[in-house]
Amino acid sequence: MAASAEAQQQPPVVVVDDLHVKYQVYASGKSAGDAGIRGLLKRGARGLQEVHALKGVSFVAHKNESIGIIGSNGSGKSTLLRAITGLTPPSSGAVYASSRPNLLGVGAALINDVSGNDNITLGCLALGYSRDEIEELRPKIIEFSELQEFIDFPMRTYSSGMSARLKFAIAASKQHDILIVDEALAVGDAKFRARSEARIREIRENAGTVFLVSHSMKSIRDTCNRSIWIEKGVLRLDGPTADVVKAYEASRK
Ligand SMILES: Nc1ncnc2c1ncn2[C@@H]1O[C@H](COP(=O)(O)OP(=O)(O)OP(=O)(O)O)[C@@H](O)[C@H]1O
Repeated sequence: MAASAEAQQQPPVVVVDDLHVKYQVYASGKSAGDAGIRGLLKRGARGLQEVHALKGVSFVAHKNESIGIIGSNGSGKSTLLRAITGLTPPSSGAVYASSRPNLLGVGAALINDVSGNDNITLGCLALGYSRDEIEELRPKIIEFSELQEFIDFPMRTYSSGMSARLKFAIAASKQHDILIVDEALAVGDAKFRARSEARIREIRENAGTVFLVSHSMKSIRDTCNRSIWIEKGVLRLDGPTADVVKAYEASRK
């Protein structure tokens, strides 16, 4: 099923063309990246096995679309997102993007032992803001995170929901052309979730394209106008969210 005619009039921003991703895994279950495992097993490793995580996925994403990626555990959703951002190389096929897709998250740049406020500086520097831009954005980020009373405390004193809110507030301060969100909305309380969904809609309205992986069909329905259902590495259905979610839910009964 094709995406809506209205969306197709917009220019394409991401083209996924017959994408295959294969992982090499040891038969023992360890990833091939675990060097030395062979030496630890006296009778020797039982050789490499291949996990064919994506099997020829193709679609075109247009400007202004917000695309939900759904499917059961291990179906290949995160692999697809990582391939779009360039973190995971295709074993064949290709991903073309009109600008660099950003994975929502500044987690790697943040430090637990410094305050929320100093982490705003670190996260914003990682996103490429100048010092002046950071000072202009700081009050908005603090307000969005709702951490006013805690902003001078070290981040290690935050609950996981609080640090997730700070990370989301920093990352969402930027207008991304292509924004990729992996389950980010599953964190935080209902009120914060509603506000982060609203911010994603805003990013989309300002000409961004959003990909959202989530197991929450409510988040997908509230945020995405189009959805792609992946099952066992194969694209099962692509179309308006209402239709795709309905078919996915029916298959799980
Ligand atoms: N780094 C890796 N090394 C080996 N196999 C991997 C790796 N990452 C994912 N896989 C395998 O690829 C397949 C797809 O995994 P992926 O994480 O993309 O699924 P998912 O749909 O995001 O799952 P979930 O909903 O559980 O998060 C699974 O069989 C998984 O075991």
